[in-house]
Amino acid sequence: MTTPMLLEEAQTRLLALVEPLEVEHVDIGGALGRYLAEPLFALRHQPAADVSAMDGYAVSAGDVSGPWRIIGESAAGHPFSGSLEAGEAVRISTGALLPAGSKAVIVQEDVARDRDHLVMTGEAPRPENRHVRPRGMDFVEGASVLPAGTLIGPAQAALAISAGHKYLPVRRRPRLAVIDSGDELSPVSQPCAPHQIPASNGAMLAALARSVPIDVEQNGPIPDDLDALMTAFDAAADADVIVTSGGASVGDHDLLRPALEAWGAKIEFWRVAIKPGKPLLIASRDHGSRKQLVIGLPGNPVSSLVTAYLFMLPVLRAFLGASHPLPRAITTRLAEPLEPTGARREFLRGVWDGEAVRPLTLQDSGALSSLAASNVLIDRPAHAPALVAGESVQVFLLQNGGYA
Ligand SMILES: Nc1nc2c(c(=O)[nH]1)N[C@H]1C(S)=C(S)[C@@H](COP(=O)(O)OP(=O)(O)OC[C@H]3O[C@@H](n4cnc5c(N)ncnc54)[C@H](O)[C@@H]3O)O[C@H]1N2
Ligand code: MOO
Repeated sequence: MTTPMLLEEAQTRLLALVEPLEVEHVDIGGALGRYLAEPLFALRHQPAADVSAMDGYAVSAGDVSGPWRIIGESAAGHPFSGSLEAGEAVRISTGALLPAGSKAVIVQEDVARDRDHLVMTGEAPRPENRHVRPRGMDFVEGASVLPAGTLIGPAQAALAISAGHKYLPVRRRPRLAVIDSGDELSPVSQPCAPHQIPASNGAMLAALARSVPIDVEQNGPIPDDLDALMTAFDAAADADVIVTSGGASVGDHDLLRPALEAWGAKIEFWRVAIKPGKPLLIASRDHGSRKQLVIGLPGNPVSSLVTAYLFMLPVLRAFLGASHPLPRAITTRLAEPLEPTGARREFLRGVWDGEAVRPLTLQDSGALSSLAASNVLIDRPAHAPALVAGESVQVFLLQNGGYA
């Protein structure tokens, strides 16, 4: 039997098998959660002209101490059409165009107005307090505003709209098939006998996958039977990624590997030196001009979730063209001590309160209660010494698919 692979090597080898999916142009709302397939260039200046950053009075360039005569108004969306001479001011609102001849705005708190007469009551504005947003302050036409591979979230969507875009180039949504298998599994809709357990992994994995924009089909539970598994693979033949749960280990009824081989898939690698999650299996199959990937997750529920987090989500992000598909850890400190680790890198369930992380007591890879109570995975290297409270550890945030 081969030695389990290090996590980094397994992730690198898996991601090297991914070819980003075809590019499509979709409206900006439909691009949310996907990644830009090409760099985005501004189609306009922002702001398109000098505008006021405050409510107050626009005054002429060389005359920032007053007094002034108010000759009109520039409101947001309704610019003043004339130009300013020395001694003249225009009432101006935040976001309104600066009139011709003006280079500064006096905030209204610093002046006193009597009909069309205006006098300074505060300090004359220093140059840095002119309260003007110059043309092109945010970006200029033709500038690259977002690089390829950027995740489109609320701010990126707003920037794209501001830059004059209606559609964005993104990769099509990956098609994911989730298959869980095992004779002991009872379907969610049916009563569960004592020799059975409810098939919870399929729903859990589909839910985790939905933190990325994908189309997901769930099939199972499938019995421990070669033909039944191959029929399930056939039903998923058009998926970009097939994720299975269970049957990945060494037991007599662990049929994933033979079923994949019989189906014509190539086993890329098997077993990774992580706890939980050791029996992870990766396979590929040529499907037309594309490579279809199979990620065989271990059946233990926590092992399934941890390996889906470390392998399935990065693969989905890579299919979508993410520049950084792997999850990123943050550093925090321990609220309680930790035991030394063994030969496998460990991912412990913990609760992080923003200041410190508390490892949960029950760390069995079948324990959904502590998985559901956790919000982070504490990353412990292999052969690491015991740690005392207060020492630094790396944690991966679990909510919303984590931070990638
Ligand atoms: N002799 C050895 N035995 C085991 C090894 C090993 O190296 N040598 N590895 C262990 C490790 S580590 C894991 S993890 C498990 C994973 O094995 P499988 O992927 O073959 O998973 P199953 O045996 O099918 O199931 C394990 C466990 O999880 C429950 N399960 C499975 N599917 C679901 C589901 N859809 N929903 C909820 N729960 C599920 C299943 O009932 C079992 O209790 O192997 C160890 N054994
Ligand atoms: O390493 Mo297995 O994945 O115990 O749970």
